[in-house]
Amino acid sequence: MALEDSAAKQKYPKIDFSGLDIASPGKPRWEAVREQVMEALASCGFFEAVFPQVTQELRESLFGTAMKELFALPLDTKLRNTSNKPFHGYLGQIPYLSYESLAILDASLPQGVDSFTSLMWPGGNPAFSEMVCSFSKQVAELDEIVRKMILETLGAEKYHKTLMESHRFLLRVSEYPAAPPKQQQASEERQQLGLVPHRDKNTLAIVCQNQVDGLEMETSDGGWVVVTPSPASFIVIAGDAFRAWSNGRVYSPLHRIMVGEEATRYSAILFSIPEDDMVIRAPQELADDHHSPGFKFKPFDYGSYVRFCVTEEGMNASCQLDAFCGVANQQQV
Ligand SMILES: O=C(O)CCC(=O)C(=O)O
Ligand SMILES: [Fe+2]
Repeated sequence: MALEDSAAKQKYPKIDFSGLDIASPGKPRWEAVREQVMEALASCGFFEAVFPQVTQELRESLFGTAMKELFALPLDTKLRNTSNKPFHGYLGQIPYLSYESLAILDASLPQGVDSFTSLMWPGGNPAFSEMVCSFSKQVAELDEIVRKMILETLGAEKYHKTLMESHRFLLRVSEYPAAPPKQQQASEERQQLGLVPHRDKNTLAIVCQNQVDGLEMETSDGGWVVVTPSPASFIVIAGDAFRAWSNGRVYSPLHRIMVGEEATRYSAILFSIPEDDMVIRAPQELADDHHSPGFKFKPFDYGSYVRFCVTEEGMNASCQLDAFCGVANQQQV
């Protein structure tokens, strides 16, 4: 099959979700896909999801019109996208990064998108709001399918609804301008860093791009693999909150963005983010019988973890989650 052939060449899992929705549990295909999802998130923490349920038309209007219009706004306007929480507002103007990004909280709810839109366009921009909201809602369905599949596999599906209720969706839209041409250099040197290597702190991230590659994932031997999603695909990445909640059954991979000199890259990433006061604690069902005390991480509230990540100690940690709450670590939380 074509999907399997290209997956073999890609060196990372590619999973076909076509035709599946959140009402599909129990169908034979749901179970087959669920097995692949668990295997992918356990082994490398990410996979390519073929999800044509989000139409090509919607993707084209997002990347072809809306994002260009948004990033063309004056810097002063974009800087209105602020928040008292880390990673919830404008990011950019960092000298060594070819990167600018805006955050839309509650992007799958009309009032969430509207409050962002009215900051950017005080006169209103209903076309932008409708498009972003409908895109986020459709991608949120993939997020829910993946989370439900993982919980089912872990025998922890009774927590699914409560977990969904204690998360919010944030859509981060990012522009990575093409690197200035440097013809004399080898191709790797013609790339510029778009985003430094990091692990996502939240539960899941679902990345959609404008067919300009640049997302790279760390491989088991410490190298990088460039992900090259098809036009109907998304990249699903697990974050630290999911790693901790699943008692390490799900892995949260290191990734970065490299920018080439051919074209500007745009991405839209839907993050599922625990509420700040949510206590991330793996359920008893996931205790590890073979090792005492059975849990790899001490329980913590999500907001404290994110605040730790932006301290000097957090920024210097090779693995922030282990440093903050790994049971082998003596730090008090
Ligand atoms: O732009 C992307 O493709 C992903 C960026 C990313 O990793 C992030 O914003 O956390
Ligand atoms: Fe990320």
